[in-house]
Amino acid sequence: MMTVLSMTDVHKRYGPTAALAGADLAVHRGEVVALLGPNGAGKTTMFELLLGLVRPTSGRVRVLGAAPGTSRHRVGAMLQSAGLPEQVTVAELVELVGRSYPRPLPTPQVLERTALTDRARRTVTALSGGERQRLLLAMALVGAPELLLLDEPTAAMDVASRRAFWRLTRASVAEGATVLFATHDLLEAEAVADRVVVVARGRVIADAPPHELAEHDHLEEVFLALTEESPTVEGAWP
Ligand SMILES: Nc1ncnc2c1ncn2[C@@H]1O[C@H](COP(=O)(O)OP(=O)(O)OP(=O)(O)O)[C@@H](O)[C@H]1O
Repeated sequence: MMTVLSMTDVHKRYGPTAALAGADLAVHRGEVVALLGPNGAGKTTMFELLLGLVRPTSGRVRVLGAAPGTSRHRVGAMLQSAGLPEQVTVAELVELVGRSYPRPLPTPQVLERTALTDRARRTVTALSGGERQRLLLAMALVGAPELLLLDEPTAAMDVASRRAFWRLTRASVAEGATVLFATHDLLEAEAVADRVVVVARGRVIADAPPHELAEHDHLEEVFLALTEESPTVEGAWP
């Protein structure tokens, strides 16, 4: 089993705030892993560390066998904070991002896959929230990456777009990609993830296939019980 990314006892402090406080995580090739956790749990910080945008205060982070940020052409990402140039068209932007990868997919193919073909000549300002998310996905996919890091990728999407999104992401997985994504939607995590990782207070407090986590209860009950201010649940899961 090839480890695509790993975090070992990772701490990240911002002054008095511990965004991560001893996070451990390993994701293997071909897995689709959901990161769940309450607001402020540390999920976005994990993505920023994995992309090499911030450095850990302590601990070890590896991505595709190297330090984060060094294999950028093999990683595709969707970040919540992603700013987009407003006066550029959808097609231009996807083309531009593709050029920074060694073997990009043809832009028309990516637009087709993300249902953006008829929006190709629109500028970013003229897109709806869901279309903007699809554009971010197109930008994440155009480089045919081995690893997709997706921070709340379906947040602004309607039901049909969500389904299309996951069909597409699954197709990338079938071609060998690995996916780590954050979501607040427990049903989504249950439906699409091979493994659910629950983060709270900067640590991973549960890590199991969704059916194991929710064996006896509804996943929402398990999630609330785990993420409550109780340290005793630690170690309760493999
Ligand atoms: N640049 C920063 N400066 C100071 N504090 C930060 C910074 N980035 C994150 N934090 C803090 O670190 C903690 C973890 O934040 P993070 O954004 O990783 O959480 P999250 O799990 O992604 O939350 P959400 O579900 O709300 O997106 C929070 O308390 C946050 O306020």
